[in-house]
Amino acid sequence: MSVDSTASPGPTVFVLFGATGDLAKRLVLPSFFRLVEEKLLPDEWRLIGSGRRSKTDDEFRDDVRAALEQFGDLRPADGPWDEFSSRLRFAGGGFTPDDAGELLDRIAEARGDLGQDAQLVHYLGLPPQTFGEYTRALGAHGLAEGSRVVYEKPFGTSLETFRELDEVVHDVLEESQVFRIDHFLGKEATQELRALRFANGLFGSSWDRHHVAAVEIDVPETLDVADRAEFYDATGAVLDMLVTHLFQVAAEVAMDPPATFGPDDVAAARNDVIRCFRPLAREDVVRGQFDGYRDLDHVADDSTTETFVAARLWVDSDRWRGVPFLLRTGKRMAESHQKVNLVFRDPQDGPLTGDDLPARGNVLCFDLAGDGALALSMNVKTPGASLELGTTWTQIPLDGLSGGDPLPPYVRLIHDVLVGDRALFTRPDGLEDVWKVAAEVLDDHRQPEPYAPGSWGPESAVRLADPVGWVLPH
Ligand SMILES: NC(=O)C1=CN([C@@H]2O[C@H](COP(=O)(O)OP(=O)(O)OC[C@H]3O[C@@H](n4cnc5c(N)ncnc54)[C@H](OP(=O)(O)O)[C@@H]3O)[C@@H](O)[C@H]2O)C=CC1
Ligand SMILES: O=C1O[C@H](COP(=O)(O)O)[C@@H](O)[C@H](O)[C@H]1O
Repeated sequence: MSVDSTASPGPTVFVLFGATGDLAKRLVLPSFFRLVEEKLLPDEWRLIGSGRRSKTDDEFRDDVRAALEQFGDLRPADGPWDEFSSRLRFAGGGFTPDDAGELLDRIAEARGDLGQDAQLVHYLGLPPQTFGEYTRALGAHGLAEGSRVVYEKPFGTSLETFRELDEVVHDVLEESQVFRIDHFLGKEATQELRALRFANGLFGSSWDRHHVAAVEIDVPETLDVADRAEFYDATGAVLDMLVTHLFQVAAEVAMDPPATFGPDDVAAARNDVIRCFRPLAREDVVRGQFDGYRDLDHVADDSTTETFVAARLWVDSDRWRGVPFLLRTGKRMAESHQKVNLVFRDPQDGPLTGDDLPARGNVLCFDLAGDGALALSMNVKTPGASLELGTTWTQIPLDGLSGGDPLPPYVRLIHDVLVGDRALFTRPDGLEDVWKVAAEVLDDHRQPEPYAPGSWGPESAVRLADPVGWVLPH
């Protein structure tokens, strides 16, 4: 099915479950403000924040304003704050299958204002363990029919809980109503990856094990978890980042060419290659925990939650057999970046091989952070009389391209939900395989290896990348 993503959506009531949470403040609410600024919301809309405690609409507006001040690229004073805030409502009292709290009344009011046929969009910005219960509640209170429902990640926390959740979701909703978000798929540079590969013979013809020595997906963060320690301690880096964002990006890199760029073909290509991911063995994974993590409030003194993970993933497809996909992420690390590196093999014959060449000298890098960027490193002759080789990088910022002003991923994806475009959302068949690949690691509750805050993680994670090694910051 193709969707016109420039079409203007009709009147919409957007219910944000978890509206008091970290995700809402950091990403969802600022994205709504940007959508208003970009004139990408329907003419008529309401956003109803939902939470377990009571709050007046004005208190909610104050909280939203504070969140935009703290996290938004666009400050309330510099944007359409009055128009935006007049559309905000709050429904307290929680939402369970037995008790809808204030939500039904608030939706009825909004429909009274916008029309009874206003589109309902529910956004579950909640801890993943609660998705099943909130889905049942949507069904029990008659809020599922005709609606669209956005699920944050992770969709499930193991193969078993994924299957249970999938069953509940499909009891209550048609698959076409479901939008499982993974915002790394919505990043501009993730989409640029496809364009660069399929629109340029130079790269498309080199996208395989004959030309690539390793693929690295490297997302270290300096960020702490102190302000969301309760959520984080129940989640950990494997669920929070590895089996979600990093696996989906790995699938984008590793997929065989889809028949078309239509949503079904791209999703099928991603799912086909995830089926080729070899289940991660313990020796291919390093779990780490930064020193001091267990001293945080809301973290158990004997917590075995990992704040760092590095994995060597093998993709057993004809295209990638034998090429390590090195995935790494963690909190309180030496620096923050979000890079996908294709490290090209050294020339196999000719006058310059192996020891003559700088290590990791020929790399194609997609920088997924911010507006996104591409970079390419090459071995070149350094100026002078003798043939000395050095490595040089060239950078192409994506916001510098003609017409460039990339939408941040949450802005882009929320707009896709409003217009019904599911191309950049995950599907259950691919996720079933993700949980199978991760099963052994998810079952590993041994004490993670310690690492110093501000470092690159445990030493054994550096060795995991041998012999290619991690591409260094450039
Ligand atoms: N934070 C981030 O940067 C990102 C988060 N995500 C995903 O977004 C989702 C929400 O994450 P985040 O906002 O960080 O989490 P929070 O811990 O901040 O929780 C969000 C909100 O959920 C509400 N809630 C409702 N029911 C429960 C319950 N039974 N137990 C605990 N809280 C409940 C709480 O609101 P109240 O008390 O008002 O009911 C809480 O404020 C997760 O699935 C996460 O993976 C994805 C990308 C980035
Ligand atoms: O989903 C998540 O992503 C963020 C990092 O993504 P960003 O693109 O918004 O920087 C990560 O910090 C968080 O722990 C995780 O839940």
